[in-house]
Amino acid sequence: CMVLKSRPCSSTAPSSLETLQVDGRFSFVQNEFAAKDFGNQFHFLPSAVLYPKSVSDIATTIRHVWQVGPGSELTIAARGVGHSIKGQAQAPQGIVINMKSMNGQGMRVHTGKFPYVDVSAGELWIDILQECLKFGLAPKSWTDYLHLTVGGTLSNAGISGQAFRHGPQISNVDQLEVVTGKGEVVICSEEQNADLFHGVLGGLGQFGIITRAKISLEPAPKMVKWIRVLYSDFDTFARDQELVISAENTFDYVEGLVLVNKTGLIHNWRSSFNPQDPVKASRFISDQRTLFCLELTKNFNPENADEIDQEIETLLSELNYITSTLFMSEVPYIEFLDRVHSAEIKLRSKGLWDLPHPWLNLLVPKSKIHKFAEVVFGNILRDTNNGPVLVYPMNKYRWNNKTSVVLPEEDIFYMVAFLPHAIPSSMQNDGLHYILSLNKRILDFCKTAQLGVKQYLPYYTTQEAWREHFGPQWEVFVRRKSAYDPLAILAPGQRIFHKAISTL
Ligand SMILES: Cc1cc2nc3c(=O)[nH]c(=O)nc-3n(C[C@H](O)[C@H](O)[C@H](O)COP(=O)(O)OP(=O)(O)OC[C@H]3O[C@@H](n4cnc5c(N)ncnc54)[C@H](O)[C@@H]3O)c2cc1C
Ligand SMILES: Cc1ccn(-c2ncnc3[nH]cnc23)c1
Repeated sequence: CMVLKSRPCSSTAPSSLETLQVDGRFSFVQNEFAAKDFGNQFHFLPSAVLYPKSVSDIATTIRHVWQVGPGSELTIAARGVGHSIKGQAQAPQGIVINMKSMNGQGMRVHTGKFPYVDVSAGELWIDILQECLKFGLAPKSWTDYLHLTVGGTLSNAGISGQAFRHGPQISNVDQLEVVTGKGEVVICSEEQNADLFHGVLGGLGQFGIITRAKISLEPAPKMVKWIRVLYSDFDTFARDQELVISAENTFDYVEGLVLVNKTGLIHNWRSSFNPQDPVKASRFISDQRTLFCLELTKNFNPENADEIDQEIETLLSELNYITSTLFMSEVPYIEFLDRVHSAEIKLRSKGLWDLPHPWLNLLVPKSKIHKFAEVVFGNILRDTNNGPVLVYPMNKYRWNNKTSVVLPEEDIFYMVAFLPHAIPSSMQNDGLHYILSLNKRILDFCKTAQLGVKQYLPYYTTQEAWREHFGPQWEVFVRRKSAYDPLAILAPGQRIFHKAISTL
């Protein structure tokens, strides 16, 4: 198959951009925001930022780069809100397209038998939720944090505790409007231009820029029972998680947290969760132990509040958590879904948000999760505590295997998300260098032990490593790149078909 050569990024953008007619505008100065992302580790300045006001602005710009041809080495990156970790939304010396600039062109909620919302790809999921709730509707599948854009999460997958039942966000898309790397505006779906549709979903921005999306909706619950229980034994914890995601009648959200020597955990929880047995809970000693927290929710409406408690009691009776550690609260649906934003506000107030975030997100096959837990939680991470560690299983049959996402080969696989923040100057175990070395130890262990682990929000620096990541899907990925972005103009920050400036 044809493999595109790694395309160096341009050192100078042709000044012709300044004369290019667009409805929006180009900015050639003060574009530092576009060289920053949530990971705070890579800072590649673009030569220009496009603030588009129409799809044709994006098509015109891509066609301009296309016409200038391969000699320009000019690249283009769509940017949602830059919540990537390793520069994936950056375009070194290229053009960054600020997708939020397209917002305000109307979110249209379509009610009826198969409701959906038609949105610009730069919209934030929190804004989509607020609009849909006006109609008593909501998207079915989420991310833990809603201040992310549709285009950004659909270019990855969009995963949270609802994915075991509804699949990731990319399993809940009815239609996309995409501008390809040749400047063609294409409407695609399962029925129309399906190859481009499947390629773009989880396609890491490689095949086209998503400009609009139709997202499937369901009736929105008003309230959520938010439950947390603790385990001291990982195998019991994992068995219960797998029981819950396999049952017909079950919870609506399943996630898990690894709590490594969390001091005062129960005390912290009291501020927002009510222990169902306060006396026993106060006696529970969490310090110096690695505990596993199963986090569940059950949606309900005030009119069926009475039976929901009984239903939850029945479901919980199947589980083997530490009895005294049942904590429950009830909150409005939007408060639960926007929970990480609440954490953001607290972290920002402590100056702990705008820091380097050396995150590592892994998808681990069910048959290997115990070995993984034993070595990673029991050994590699034993003395660290730099941020949340999430663990939860998903059902592969809820994912469409024609999309570009790379998954482990088993029917059930776990999301394991290491979400630390790093103290920039520190050389201790909270410093960036130390945490990156931990991530490398985890990845080296996975490779040596041949666990069949795949990265989510993947980051590799060589095409050989990308080829190994995609495995048998590499051929389709390259075919789609040649078909939809043959000059390899798009999303250079993913470094699949590009080398970033610093490595030239
Ligand atoms: C606090 C926090 C919590 C998170 N929680 C979750 C979670 O629970 N589950 C989960 O799945 N993810 C989670 N993420 C990761 C998130 O999905 C990624 O950061 C993703 O990149 C979305 O961010 P963004 O909208 O800023 O996109 P960006 O980071 O701006 O872009 C991401 C990639 O997609 C490309 N891109 C962006 N917009 C478009 C478009 N319209 N068309 C084509 N390509 C485009 C970019 O070029 C880039 O390569 C979290 C991130 C943060 C910061
Ligand atoms: C930066 C930050 C602070 C808290 N978080 C999170 N907490 C819990 N679940 C999450 N999922 C993604 N980010 C998460 C992320």
